[in-house]
Amino acid sequence: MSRTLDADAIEEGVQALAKAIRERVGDQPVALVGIRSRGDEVAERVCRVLSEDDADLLYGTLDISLYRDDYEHLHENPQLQGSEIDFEIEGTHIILVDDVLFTGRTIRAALDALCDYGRPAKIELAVLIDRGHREMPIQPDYVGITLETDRRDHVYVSLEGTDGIDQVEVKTA
Ligand SMILES: O=P(O)(O)OC[C@H]1O[C@H](OP(=O)(O)OP(=O)(O)O)[C@H](O)[C@@H]1O
Ligand SMILES: O=c1cc[nH]c(=O)[nH]1
Repeated sequence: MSRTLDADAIEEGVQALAKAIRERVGDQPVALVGIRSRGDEVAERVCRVLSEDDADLLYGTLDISLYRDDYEHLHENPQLQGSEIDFEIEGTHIILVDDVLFTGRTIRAALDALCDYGRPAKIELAVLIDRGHREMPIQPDYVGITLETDRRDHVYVSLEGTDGIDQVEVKTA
């Protein structure tokens, strides 16, 4: 069995993220750092919405492959895309962005990867989808869509720029 969310639901999620960030951050400078893959595309979309208000924004991408705690994943997905952080991390307010938050292990790795660049003033977390079932004490500051799922379900996110289509499929085990 599976259920799907369409492009309109994804767009609503992106708009909800941008609205929540705008409300909390105001006109303070902030850097959105998207986790590859797909977190970068979500961050890009949120940046596009926020830049309509002339927000003081920086954008970067983070490849956390070498910081993961499951090395089998690297064998299955050996392509390293690399990180692109072309601004000073030291003292910067960073919002990490990912497509799905599940166990929290990706974010644990992202925090390690990011802190290798320096000491940010603050790091917050924005996710397009929170599907629950954390295995680490990590919670999002900004959520686009909250999905009730079973621990054994799989949430497949496809995004136009990465996969050619905007769609979320929740496959039950
Ligand atoms: O909270 P977690 O349990 O870490 O799960 C969330 C992560 O899982 C997915 O990435 P995945 O590991 O499938 O790699 P991908 O980015 O290469 O698709 C997704 O993009 C999140 O980054
Ligand atoms: O269901 C899941 C689990 C990990 N990562 C995803 O993107 N979906």
